[in-house]
Amino acid sequence: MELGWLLCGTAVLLLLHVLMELSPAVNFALRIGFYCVLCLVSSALAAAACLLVNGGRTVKNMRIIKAVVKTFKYFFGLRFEVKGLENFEVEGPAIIVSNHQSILDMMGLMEVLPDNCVQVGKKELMYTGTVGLIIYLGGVIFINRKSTSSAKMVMAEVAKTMAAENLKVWVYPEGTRNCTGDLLPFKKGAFHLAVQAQVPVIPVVYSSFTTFYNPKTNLFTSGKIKVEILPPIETKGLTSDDVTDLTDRCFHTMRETLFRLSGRPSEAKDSS
Ligand SMILES: CCCCCCCCCCCCCCCCC(=O)SCCNC(=O)CCNC(=O)[C@H](O)C(C)(C)COP(=O)(O)OP(=O)(O)OC[C@H]1O[C@@H](n2cnc3c(N)ncnc32)[C@H](O)[C@@H]1OP(=O)(O)O
Ligand SMILES: CCCCCCCC/C=C\CCCCCCCC(=O)OC[C@@H](O)COP(=O)(O)O
Repeated sequence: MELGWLLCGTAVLLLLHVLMELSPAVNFALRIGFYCVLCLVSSALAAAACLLVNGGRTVKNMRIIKAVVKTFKYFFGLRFEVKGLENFEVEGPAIIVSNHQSILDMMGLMEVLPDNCVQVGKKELMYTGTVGLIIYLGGVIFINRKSTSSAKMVMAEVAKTMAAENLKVWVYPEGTRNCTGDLLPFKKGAFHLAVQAQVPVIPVVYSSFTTFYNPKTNLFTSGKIKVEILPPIETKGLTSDDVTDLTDRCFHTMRETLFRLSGRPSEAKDSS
């Protein structure tokens, strides 16, 4: 009986292996499927640990989530080369902005996440089962992207509590995933938040995933991701009138860095 199960299991694994070798679509679906299952299962286990250790929703849970997610890269043959971690060592709160390419970004996020840092996420993430639960427990700030006024209200509230709770807030200013090797125009919420709270903006740039990950061509192999944490941009004394300039400055700095890290010739001056 046990031998039967063993043979059956081996046959299924062999079949999957052959299918993955033959078809990029099967390879992609299985690897992404495995990533989702890994996230769902790890989230359930991590949620139990968070509740036992910290009792509920708190940024302290991010330490547990980070420890778990940092192991994921080994399953997918991903390597991170990180530079500039010292730039996170600012006194007090800050806004961290980074490029957002894929659901795989959570691995890169957790690779460098500083203490006391929460992310801004779309409210739909709350409804992703155990992943939603762990994101809630980690203290993620949920916004409704379909309602600018309610998103602005949430951001204004965050600006007030950041100093009191010594929080860093991680925002993806593109507002959505974009895996083209370039940046989408930045939304201004993160920069309004930085100016309202008078805290620095720290840009973080991840090199393009396009050499090892492309959902359009079903590409998902192992690969190296370069991460650079850039020097903080000060906002002391800036007012809401300066937000557009601040957004543009940050966008151009990050775009040039993205191209440099991805080995792509800089076009930042020609098209914006
Ligand atoms: C253990 C295992 C675990 C496994 C799982 C791992 C889990 C790990 C946990 C980590 C979770 C991470 C979660 C990541 C989530 C990622 C996302 O969800 S990304 C998508 C959501 N995020 C964002 O959208 C953020 C970026 N967007 C913005 O900042 C936007 O500006 C906005 C606040 C959402 C508003 O957007 P929109 O309505 O499109 O408006 P804009 O074009 O930006 O602005 C319109 C107008 O309003 C002005 N304005 C904007 N914000 C403000 C403000 N705060 N105060 C005042 N005015 C504001 C802006 O200037 C524009 O006016 P203008 O005249 O054109 O200038
Ligand atoms: C009972 C419900 C079950 C639902 C099952 C859902 C399965 C989801 C499982 C695993 C997914 C792991 C995701 C990790 C967190 C990813 C956060 C993220 O990257 O969100 C995307 C968001 O930034 C931008 O969204 P869009 O590009 O605008 O779209």
